[in-house]
Amino acid sequence: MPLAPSITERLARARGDLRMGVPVVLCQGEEAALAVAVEALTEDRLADLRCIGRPELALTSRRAETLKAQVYDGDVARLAVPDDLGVSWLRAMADPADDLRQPMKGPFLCLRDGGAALHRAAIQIAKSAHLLPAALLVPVPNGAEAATFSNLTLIDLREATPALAEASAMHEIVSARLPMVASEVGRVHIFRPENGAEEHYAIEIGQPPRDKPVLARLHSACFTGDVLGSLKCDCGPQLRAALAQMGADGGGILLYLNQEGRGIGLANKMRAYSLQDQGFDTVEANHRLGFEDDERDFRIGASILRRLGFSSVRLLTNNPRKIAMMEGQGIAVVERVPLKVGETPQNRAYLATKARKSGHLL
Ligand SMILES: Nc1nc2c(ncn2[C@@H]2O[C@H](COP(=O)(O)OP(=O)(O)OP(=O)(O)O)[C@@H](O)[C@H]2O)c(=O)[nH]1
Ligand SMILES: [Zn+2]
Repeated sequence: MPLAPSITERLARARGDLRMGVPVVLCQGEEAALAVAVEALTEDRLADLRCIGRPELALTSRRAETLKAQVYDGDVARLAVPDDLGVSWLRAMADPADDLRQPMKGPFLCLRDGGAALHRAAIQIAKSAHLLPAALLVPVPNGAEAATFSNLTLIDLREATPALAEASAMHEIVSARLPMVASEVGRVHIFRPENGAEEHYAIEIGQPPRDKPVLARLHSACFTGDVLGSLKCDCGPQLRAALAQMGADGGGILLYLNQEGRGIGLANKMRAYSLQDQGFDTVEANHRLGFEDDERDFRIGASILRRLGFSSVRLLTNNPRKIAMMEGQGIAVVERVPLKVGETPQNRAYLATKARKSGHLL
């Protein structure tokens, strides 16, 4: 059909739909279901969905672990939704904010018949839309989806699964000169991924030659640390120290990757901060929300470096995973340059947790 959107375009649309509380249609072979993000669900929409079929709640196994719900599908749990419970119950299942005050009491009816592919895909799209990783699915009769729900975004997993797994191509949109405190010779490059997700920035300090290892930093966005001067993390001081070191060295490249909150988005990071105020550490907070400790896709940084013509780096980091990921993506890390700045009484425990649980080098 002319002008028919591609699977990548439909996935971008699906992310917007889920954020707006609009259901999307997921299908694979014989199975089809309407899926909606729990976070954006309204009572009216839930009532409409109940007229179509019996809703099932999809959660990650991380969230299920906190709720003590049985998981039969590896990384995904499927739960029946009792007829007499509505949006507030679903929200409380998805969002751990009140877990301590009002523990969610089972036993839950955890589903084991049928497959979990549609549930897994719904969670994956919700995560990429930076929503809580929880979705409500209503199975619909096989074949009904195309005709009956033609006004909704249709995602066929045969196409979507590879599209979701592959790294999106990056295009440089524009670059412009920017004199900075760190170096008067500076340039900002804006990269836009083909999949409609966030743009990322590369900040070139000086004019580093492409045929030698470049002093490089992969910095993940931290609104609270970079902009507000949060004392809970070391991101702001690390950002400024990396730029200063590149200025002093006569050149470097800093990637400012919009992977806020280690890839979960700012709203979810603030949810994690609330949990940290309840006594959970940075890793436990992510898990209680249903996320892994680190949801970043480090292929993005490697792809931008390649686009800029760099293949070998002296990497400013304390995170061994970043080194492994760069090497795995064909960027040679000839040296790790430690970046130890900005320890405060408020972030000491956070840094210790990263060292103990996430393997960061002290
Ligand atoms: N989810 C979550 N994200 C956090 C928390 N504190 C900081 N962040 C995010 O963590 C990311 C910081 O990552 P980086 O500065 O790349 O740090 P790193 O992976 O520890 O590696 P290096 O700094 O290179 O050693 C930013 O996206 C922050 O927003 C937290 O408690 N929870
Ligand atoms: Zn930070």
